This record gives sequence, structure tokens and C-alpha cells, in this order.
Amino acid sequence: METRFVGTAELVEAPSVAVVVDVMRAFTVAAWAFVQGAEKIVLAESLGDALALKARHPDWVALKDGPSAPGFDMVNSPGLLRSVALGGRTVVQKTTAGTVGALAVKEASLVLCAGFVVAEATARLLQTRESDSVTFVITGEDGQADEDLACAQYIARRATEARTDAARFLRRAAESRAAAELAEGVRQGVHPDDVALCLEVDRFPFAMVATLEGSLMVLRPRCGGPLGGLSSAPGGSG
Ligand SMILES: O=C(O)[C@H](CS(=O)(=O)O)OP(=O)(O)O
Ligand SMILES: [Mg+2]
Repeated sequence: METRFVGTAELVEAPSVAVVVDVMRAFTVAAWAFVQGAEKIVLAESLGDALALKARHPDWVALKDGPSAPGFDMVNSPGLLRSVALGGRTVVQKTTAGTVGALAVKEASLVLCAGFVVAEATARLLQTRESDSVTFVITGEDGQADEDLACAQYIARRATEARTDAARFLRRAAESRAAAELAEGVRQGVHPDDVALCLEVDRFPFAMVATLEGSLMVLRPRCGGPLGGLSSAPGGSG
């Protein structure tokens, strides 16, 4: 499997298979939203689009990164989200890095969104797919975010080698600028447990697949098995 690691801005054409990585915090949050019962996550192009979708669907849950803002129901924090019941709800998510990276590859034939919490399931799905080439989109810090790069490298390694020790990849993520900024209160909309929750490797048994549904890019969980026979909806909590 040939792998390349690129920042969102470096994408020139849609790759065939893309793994979009945002450890802190968009796709850790997305995974927790599914565990809390969300049916799907719509990735919004802009804050305005997120609010317009919420206006058309008042039962949807609008989520943004940074501080909370009028019209939004939640912020991009796994620590805050893990106590919110989302049974059957649709979440609309707009963040600075993660959702932008996923939307940048919406024409790819397979788009997986990932963080450490779904690393193993993501690697397994890549193995099942037997892709010749996989593009990892490093969403943070113009493609330089070490927590995202470490996670992407771990998933790539895990997809080709059965035994891969996550420890050194997790250490890099723990020492990243994002982790420091979350811990030091530089970033807003933060719970004290956020960094630890973002570093829980393989916490959840599902991968997350984004597909175009009409004009919307929609993220859904996918559990185990060969690609053709994957089931969705992890269900349950925590
Ligand atoms: O919520 C986050 O951690 C970041 C935004 S910021 O860097 O805190 O402003 O968004 P994400 O897209 O999840 O990296
Ligand atoms: Mg990030």
C-alpha cells in the first residue's frame, strides 16, 4: 500500500482513498457523538451553512469549534459531549481543520475520518479495501500538526503490520502543540479531559465513513467485516 501524507491545502485532485485525520478534536468528537447515539453527522462548509441547516431542521444539533455561539447547541469537545444524549439525532459539525479537510476530498471514492479512538477499525477497513494507494490528509496546522501526523502514520503502519506499538505515536500526540494549547486554555470550548480522551487508542470499534448524500457530506460509523457487508450504527454508550 502506497501512502502519502498531505495537508488540506496541498490536495490538487481528489484521491481515490482518503483518510482525513483530526485527533484534536473534530473526529474524536465525531466518534463520541456516534457512541452517544447520533445517527449521522453532516459536515458543514461554513458556520453560516451549519446555521442554515439547523434552521431547516430544528431537531438537528449544531456543533462548532471554539467558543459557543448563538444558534449552536454544542462545542467541539469530547469531554463535554460524552454526557449529552444524542439518540437518533443528526449532528451538524463545523470546525476549523477537521471538517474542512473532509470536505476537501469529498469526490474521493472512499473517505474515512479518523483519530486515535478509531485507529484500529480504520486500519482494518483499509486492509479490507486492499487499496494500492491511500492519501492521509493531515488537517491541523497546514499539514504539520504532529498529533494528526502521528495518528496517520500509526494507522498506515497498522494497516500493513499486524503488531504495531501505539506508544511512540501517542507520545508524539501528547507532546503536540494542540495538546499543549488545549491543556493551557489557549483554545476555547474545552473540557479538562479533552486531551486524554483524544489519546485513547482504539477506544471505539468502528470506522467513520463520509459520503456525499445529495449535496451534503455525511459521516456515519461502520463496524467490522468486509467492505460490502459492513454494518452501521455502533449503538450503546461509552
Ligand atoms: O476544536 C479544535 O480543537 C480545533 C479548533 S481550534 O484549533 O481549537 O480553534 O478544531 P479542529 O477542526 O477539531 O481541529
Ligand atoms: Mg485538529
